[in-house]
Amino acid sequence: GKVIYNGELVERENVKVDIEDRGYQFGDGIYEVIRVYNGGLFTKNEHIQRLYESAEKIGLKIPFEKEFLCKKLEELVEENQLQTGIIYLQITRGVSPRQHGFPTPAVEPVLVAYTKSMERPEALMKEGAKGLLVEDIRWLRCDIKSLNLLGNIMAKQKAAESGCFEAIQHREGIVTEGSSSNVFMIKNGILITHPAVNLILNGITRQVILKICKSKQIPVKEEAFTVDDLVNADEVFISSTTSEIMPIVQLDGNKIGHGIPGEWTKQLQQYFMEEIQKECKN
Ligand SMILES: Cc1ncc(COP(=O)(O)O)c(CN[C@@H]2CONC2=O)c1O
Repeated sequence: GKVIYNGELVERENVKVDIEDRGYQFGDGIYEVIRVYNGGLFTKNEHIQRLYESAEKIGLKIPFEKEFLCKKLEELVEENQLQTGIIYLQITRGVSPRQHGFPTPAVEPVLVAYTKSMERPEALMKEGAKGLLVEDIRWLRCDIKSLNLLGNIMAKQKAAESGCFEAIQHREGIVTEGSSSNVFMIKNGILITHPAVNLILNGITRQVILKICKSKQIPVKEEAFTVDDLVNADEVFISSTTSEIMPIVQLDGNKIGHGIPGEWTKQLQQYFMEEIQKECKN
């Protein structure tokens, strides 16, 4: 299949990353994962907007207009005939002799994007997944979707080693987010999730869920909550581009609620599906 390399569609085997690419040496770059349903890019504008915000936050100037990038991503999906899956997209600060400080003058950022088939996690969304509580050891700019994912992958690895789907991270007793997802709990009919500040990534799926709650008049509180609140919640779920709305029915081996996906979670999954169908028609 084709990939986007610096704005052009090229054969995957013709793309090579330089050994002094700053993304490779420092994780000096940003990324996005965009879902494709029925060949359509779901919430593409929101993802592209966040990409430019991440770039701005690290002082990286993306050498493409948003519209150009959007067109190229649609071309890539078309060319690879992707129906259901994801686009992985990253931009690094570019290639330059290794030094911590940014190259002066600036070098050309390196853009790579490629598609990958990925079915929806329907069975697991129906059954519910397991979570493991893991201390959040990451830095304090988790709002930037950067390639600096060591803290995230170590948390995910801990969860995997305990047979769990996601690591639910917490910082001084406060639940922040998953290793690659946002965390929601429901208690007495109110949906609660961590406010979009520097300690979490403001997930696009999270934003779609909050928009759905607003339109369906589901009470929401964007408030920090504790690990204790979480283990005593009626329902818990995580959200991300790849996991959609994924119920968490067990935490550290203990049931959440009745140990099965809750009614509110199932209702939100239904509404989310309607959003997908609205935006990505067959
Ligand atoms: C740390 C973190 N928090 C929250 C999210 C959820 O954000 P979205 O709703 O915008 O996806 C992600 C998604 N990470 C991407 C999505 O799937 N795989 C990833 O690495 C993430 O990496």
